[in-house]
Amino acid sequence: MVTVRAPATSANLGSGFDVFGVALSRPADVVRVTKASETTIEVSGAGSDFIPEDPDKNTVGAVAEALDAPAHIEIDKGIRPASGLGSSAASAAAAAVGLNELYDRGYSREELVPIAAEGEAVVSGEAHDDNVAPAIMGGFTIATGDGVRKVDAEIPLVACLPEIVVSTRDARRVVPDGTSVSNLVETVGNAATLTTGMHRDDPELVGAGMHDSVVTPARAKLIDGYDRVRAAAFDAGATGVTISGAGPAVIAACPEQAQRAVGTAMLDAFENAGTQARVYQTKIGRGARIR
Ligand SMILES: Nc1ncnc2c1ncn2[C@@H]1O[C@H](COP(=O)(O)OP(=O)(O)OP(=O)(O)O)[C@@H](O)[C@H]1O
Ligand SMILES: N[C@@H](CCO)C(=O)O
Repeated sequence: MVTVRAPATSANLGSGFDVFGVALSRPADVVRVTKASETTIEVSGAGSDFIPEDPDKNTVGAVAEALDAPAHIEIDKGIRPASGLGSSAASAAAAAVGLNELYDRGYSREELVPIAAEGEAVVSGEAHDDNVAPAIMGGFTIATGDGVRKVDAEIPLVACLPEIVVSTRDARRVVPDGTSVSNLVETVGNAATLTTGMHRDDPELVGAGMHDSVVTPARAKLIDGYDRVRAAAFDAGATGVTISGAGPAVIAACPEQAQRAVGTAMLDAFENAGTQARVYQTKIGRGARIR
């Protein structure tokens, strides 16, 4: 039996749609895998009533199949599904690391990323790596068709999760088909600024690089109160604010001393918009860990 803790993640970070991701120090899923003749799944914890135990519909089922590693897989959800905090990816990442160990498959962490992404294809229709890469490898990751580059950055973050459900599948439907060259120029500048900020552990640069005029405005319409929450976070000292993954969670970068104020401001702004929410004071953290 192998037990693995895999972290929540925040993908995109505004300017890095389908490419950038960070591991969060909290919350996390815990997954236990035990060898079996066929794969069975048991789910408990946050939002477990909304997560299928059928191996064809759960992200971990696709991972077990890809690794040819049948197992009884127990998932203790610390990350609510359809949150924008990489809930489905955390389970897939934990299963990939756990089954690789259980069956002694010998894959490196980087090689496990596309295997875990098979799980993401089950729920969102496409195998994007931007959540599973940081969930497996930790830190700030740049996932492209060529593989994953990683920076071990130390940036304080605040994630605010409202009690609304936005599925990744629905949020991908509102992504525009194209954009202007001026938006492209802005996006390249912001993505480069953010990456430099990660190398320098600089929340100002990271925050400035989170701005995005292409995907985020289209998705903001799916999150009641988003504009107010964003403005409130900036007023309280955030250096950058955007939608986390496909939403509805909103993620802010800030200096450590502003974290508490930013969290309170985001919570209050969601409440004023009539939506209950919870806040995670977090930071960029480690990838999946075998316990
Ligand atoms: N192990 C799992 N954990 C969580 N959700 C799962 C799992 N397996 C299947 N699902 C399904 O995946 C969907 C949630 O995935 P989705 O990608 O929409 O949310 P998310 O992972 O929180 O968000 P994001 O990828 O934007 O960070 C739900 O329909 C849920 O039932
Ligand atoms: N890059 C993905 C992350 C969510 O799974 C998206 O924004 O659709």
